[in-house]
Amino acid sequence: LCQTLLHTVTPPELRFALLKLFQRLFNCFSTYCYYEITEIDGVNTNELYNAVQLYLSSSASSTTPSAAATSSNRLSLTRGLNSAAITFGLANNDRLADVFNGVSVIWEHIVTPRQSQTFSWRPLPEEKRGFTLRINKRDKTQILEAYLDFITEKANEIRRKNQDRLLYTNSRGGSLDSRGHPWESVPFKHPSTFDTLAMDPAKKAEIMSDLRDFADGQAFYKRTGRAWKRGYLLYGPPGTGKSSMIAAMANFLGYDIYDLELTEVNTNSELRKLLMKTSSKSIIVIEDIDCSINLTNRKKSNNSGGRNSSGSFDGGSDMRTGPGAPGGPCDPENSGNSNSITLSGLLNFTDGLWSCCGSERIFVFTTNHIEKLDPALLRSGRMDMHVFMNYCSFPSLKILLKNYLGYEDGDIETEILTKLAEVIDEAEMTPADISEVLIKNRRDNDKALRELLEALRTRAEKKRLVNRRRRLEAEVEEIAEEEEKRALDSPKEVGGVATGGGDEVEVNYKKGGKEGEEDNGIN
Ligand SMILES: Nc1ncnc2c1ncn2[C@@H]1O[C@H](COP(=O)(O)OP(=O)(O)OP(=O)(O)O)[C@@H](O)[C@H]1O
Ligand SMILES: [Mg+2]
Repeated sequence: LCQTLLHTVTPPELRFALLKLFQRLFNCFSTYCYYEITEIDGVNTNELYNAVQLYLSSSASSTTPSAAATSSNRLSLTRGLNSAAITFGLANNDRLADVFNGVSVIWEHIVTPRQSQTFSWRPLPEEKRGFTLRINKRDKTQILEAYLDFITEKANEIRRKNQDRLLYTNSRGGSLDSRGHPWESVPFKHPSTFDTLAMDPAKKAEIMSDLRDFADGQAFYKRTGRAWKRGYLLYGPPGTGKSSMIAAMANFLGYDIYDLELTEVNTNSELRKLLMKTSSKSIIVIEDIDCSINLTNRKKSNNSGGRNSSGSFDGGSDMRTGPGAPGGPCDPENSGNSNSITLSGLLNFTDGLWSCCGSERIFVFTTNHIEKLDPALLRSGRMDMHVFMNYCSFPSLKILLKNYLGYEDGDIETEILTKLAEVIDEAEMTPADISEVLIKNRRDNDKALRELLEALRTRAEKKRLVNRRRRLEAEVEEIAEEEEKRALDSPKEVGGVATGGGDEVEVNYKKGGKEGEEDNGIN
C-alpha cells in the first residue's frame, strides 16, 4: 500500500529514498530478520535454493507430527525423468513453518514475473523465484549457519534417495567416453535387499549395523584421522550370495556400485585414474579377486620367480610409500606388458594415499578361494570385515521359505521342520541350489517342501559317501606313509634296491589313484 501511495505522489528519486528510509525504520522496529534465497544468483544457479526446495518438500510431504507444521494446504507435485520418487513442493507464494533446534522459522516461496528488459547472456526463466526465510532476530546467530548446513545435508540425502542408483563398469578397457570418463553406467535395479538375503540373522544384523555406523561415521573418521572408507572381503562357495550381498549393501545405503573388472586394467596408473573418477558414497567391487589377476606377482622387474611370497611384500611396500614417477618410464608396471597391474598397485588403490581422493567409499572383494589370496591382502586393517558366506543353514532356510513360499514362523508343521533341520547342515546346499528347487515348485507349497526335503536328503547321502571314501583314502595313505617311514628307518630291510623302488611305486600309485577318484567323487 505504501509503495502504491509513493508511486502515485512522488518523483522516482524521492520515492526510492523514502522507500529505503521506510525499510530501515521497519527493520529497526521489527523483531525478525529476513533472508532471501533466490533461484538464480547473478547468472549462476543458486544451489541453496534447490536444497531449500528439496528440504521443504520433504517436510511438507511428511506426515509425522514432529515434522514441520505446514500452514499450506496446496502443494505442487513433481516427478523428474528417471526419478523414482515424487517431490512435493511449496506452491507459489505459500508459507511453511519449520522448527530447528527448538527455534521456529517461517519460509515463504515468492514468485514474481521477471522484467523482460534485463539483459543476460543466457536465457533466464520468465519468473523470478526465491525463498524468504524469517528468523527471530534473537535466534539468528544461534541457528542460521547450522540450519543452512542441516538443510544442505538433508537435501543431498533426499536427492540420493530419489535418484536411481547407478552401476558403473570399466569394461571399455581403458578408453574414455566423450566426457572423458573411464566408467560406463547403467541404472542399478537389483532387487536384492537384506530382507531377501538368506544368511545367519545375527551375522546379518552385525553387517547392517556396521554399514550404518560407517555411513553415520563422518565425525568418527575425522576424529581418529582415518580415511572414511571400509573394506569387506566376502568369501565362500559359489551361489552363497556374495554378489547378492553387494546389491543388498548398495540398496541399503543408497550407494552407487563401481564394478571394477581388473582384467581390463593394464597398469597401476590406469587403476589410480579409475579410482579418482569414482564418486563418494559408492561401493567399489572387485569380484573373484583370486581369478582376476596374479596378484602375488608384484614386481616383475626384479622377480624372476613370478609367485612372490607374502614375506617379501613388506619389502615391496616401497611402491606404496615412494612410487617414484607412477606411469613414467621408471615405473616397473609400465614395462610394456599388456597387463602389469600388481598387488601393491591394488593395495595402493584401496589403502594408500590415493584411496582418500574422495570419501565415504566401501571396497568389496569377493572370492571363492580365500586360501589363494596373498596374506598381504588379508592382513588386519586391509579388509575391515571378512564375511564367510556359507552353505545354507537352518535359519537361512527359513528366510528362503518365507521369501519364496510365503511361509511365516509357525506356518510349517513341526515334523517337516525337524526333518529339514536334521539334514540341512549335512547336505551343504547353497542358497542358490535351494532357491532353484523352491522356484520350480512355487505354485504348490507342499510339493516344494517335499522336493526340497528329498533334494537335501539325496545331497546329504552323497556327502556322507564322499566323506567316507575320503576317510578311507586318508587311512590308506597314512598306512602307506608309515610303511615308507619304517622302510627308511631300517636300512637293512631296504638293502635290496628292488624292494625300495617297489614301495615307492606303490605309494605313488595309491596317491595317483586317490586324486583320480576324488575328482569323480566331487563331481
Ligand atoms: N544368501 C542368499 N540369499 C538369497 N538368495 C541367494 C543367496 N545366495 C544365493 N542366492 C540366489 O542365488 C543366485 C546366485 O547368487 P549370487 O550370485 O549372489 O552368488 P555368489 O556367491 O555371488 O556366487 P559366485 O561365487 O558364483 O559369484 C542369486 O540370484 C540369488 O537369487
Ligand atoms: Mg558372485
